[in-house]
Amino acid sequence: MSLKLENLKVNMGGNEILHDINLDMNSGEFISLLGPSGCGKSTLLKTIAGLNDLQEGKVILFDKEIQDISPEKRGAVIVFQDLRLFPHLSVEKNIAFAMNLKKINKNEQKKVVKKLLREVHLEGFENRKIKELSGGQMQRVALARALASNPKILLLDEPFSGLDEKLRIEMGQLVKKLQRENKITMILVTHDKNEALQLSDKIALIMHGDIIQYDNPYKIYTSPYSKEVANYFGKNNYFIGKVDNKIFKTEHFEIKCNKKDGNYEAMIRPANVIIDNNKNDFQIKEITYLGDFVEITLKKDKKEVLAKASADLLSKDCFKEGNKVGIIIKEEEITYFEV
Ligand SMILES: Nc1ncnc2c1ncn2[C@@H]1O[C@H](COP(=O)(O)OP(=O)(O)OP(=O)(O)O)[C@@H](O)[C@H]1O
Repeated sequence: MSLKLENLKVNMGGNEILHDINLDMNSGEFISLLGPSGCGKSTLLKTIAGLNDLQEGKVILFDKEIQDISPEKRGAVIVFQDLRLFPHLSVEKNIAFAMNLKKINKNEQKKVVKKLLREVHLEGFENRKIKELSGGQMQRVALARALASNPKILLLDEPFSGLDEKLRIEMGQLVKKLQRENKITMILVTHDKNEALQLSDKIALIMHGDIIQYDNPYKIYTSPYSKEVANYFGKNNYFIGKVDNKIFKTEHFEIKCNKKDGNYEAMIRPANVIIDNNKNDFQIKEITYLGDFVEITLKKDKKEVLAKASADLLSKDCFKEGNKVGIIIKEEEITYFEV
């Protein structure tokens, strides 16, 4: 275990911001703290780094309790959104800053800077001033500087959020590559669900100061514990109904199901609603073009169902607003919540 958080409670400005946080992380894992604005992601990251006081609980890093240790002695390095580089210093001096403080010999420093610049694809940038760099290049320098201090855990507080989408994806991939190759234990704060799904070994979804689910990306997406978790990852369809002798019955369909008898709400993601041209019980109310995909709002009586399909469907003549189609839902694609 590399990081263990036990019953963390954190107050800020007189309010309890984190309520009872527990989290276990293995060495070399990449975890994302995901959640809406204000849920407490940055507060949790800063608490791990020692930049916030905690009211209760323990922060254990590689079997050592660190909650009472000063930030610079914890072995945790944090990269903030605003990067906090030294603008008047060269790239080399920025990256070597921590090594300089530790009085590491200059030749060794140069070697490490060169290696890190190669890793972040900024070879030859040693003598550039920070203010002569683009936003993406500054991010790379900030990353190299953080890695230069050889942290036990690297904490990233939305460092890519100021970048355009293409650069953001590139930076995410670079970080993931460095993390894997060097087996760095890393926590990323993000409110971008796609970034979290693509990069993480595990995602801790935080809402209102609690971790409401902690799982690998596939599990958190396909087996959400609650509607709150399911809805965080996108729009969904819900059907209230009853399971009776292994059949789930709603006003709109019946389907085999292995739940015990009782009342449930079935959740079906739009991508799992398949359009069936051989049926005609739903009317196509609206088609929204999204590039590779289309979102289709279907209507039957008062019930609306959202489907997401490949934009290829648009080439079919029958696929027009006002026309009638059916839907196919697969048993294994349904998530049931007890009601
Ligand atoms: N220094 C502070 N004093 C008082 N309240 C604070 C302080 N820092 C943060 N908070 C409050 O704590 C809550 C959580 O803030 P935090 O920055 O951790 O959220 P976040 O999930 O990282 O949000 P965002 O995605 O917008 O950065 C917010 O309600 C915020 O107003």
